[in-house]
Amino acid sequence: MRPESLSGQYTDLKRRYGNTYGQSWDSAKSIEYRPPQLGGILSHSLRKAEGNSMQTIKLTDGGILLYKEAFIPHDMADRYFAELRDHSAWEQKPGIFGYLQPRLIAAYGEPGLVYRYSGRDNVALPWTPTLLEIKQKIESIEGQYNYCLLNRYSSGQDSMGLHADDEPEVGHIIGSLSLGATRTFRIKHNESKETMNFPVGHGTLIIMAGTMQQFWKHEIPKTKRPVGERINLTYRQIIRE
Ligand SMILES: O=C(O)CCC(=O)C(=O)O
Ligand SMILES: [Fe+2]
Repeated sequence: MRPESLSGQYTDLKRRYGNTYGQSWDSAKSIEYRPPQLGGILSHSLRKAEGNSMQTIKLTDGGILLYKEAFIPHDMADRYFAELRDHSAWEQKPGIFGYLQPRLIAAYGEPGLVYRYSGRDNVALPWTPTLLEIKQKIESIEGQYNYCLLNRYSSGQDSMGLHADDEPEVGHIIGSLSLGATRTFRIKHNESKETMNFPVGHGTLIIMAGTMQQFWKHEIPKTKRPVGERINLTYRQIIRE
């Protein structure tokens, strides 16, 4: 539920930008909306996403965020969650300053693909049938992917710090599916610090597109709420060197 204090602002946003904003998110600051420079690919994405009843959030400076709270039906999400939890090659890896990352990861994709982030190489293991099935479902909405990074957050103390997936070898469309406990996906504009929170629950799909990685960062903050385990899959297109 949106906090009451935001409802005036929300009404104002709706009046200004119409119904592209759903009620599943809230905005901590007012939004300075400037029309993005929509190229062919983007306007195509938006039409396709709207046809699939994804919420389309047009962000400042040309970022696009597509959102659907229950993209994967509950029973299917249960199956995916159990399968990925029990059969993925989970590892805890060091981050930039040598500390272990506060979550587990696994990486799958086309043979030989390597995605380097935070100074570490993440070599893809071969696709599994489940990961390919999910990939197809996301590609039917938007994007083409050859790599999937899985993150597993075992409690509210596991998290992912504010970052952008802006490495030169990664495509600008990233499909992100959440399974398990509901957490907050928070985005923040690099300059204005404008912030939005999206609840990401069992079966929620977010697609980040447009210039989002250039002008915005995102994070999964820690929470003191007692939350269960969550698995997130980010599908990406890695350009081979
Ligand atoms: O867990 C999430 O929803 C975010 C994952 C993420 O941002 C990433 O893997 O780059
Ligand atoms: Fe990310």
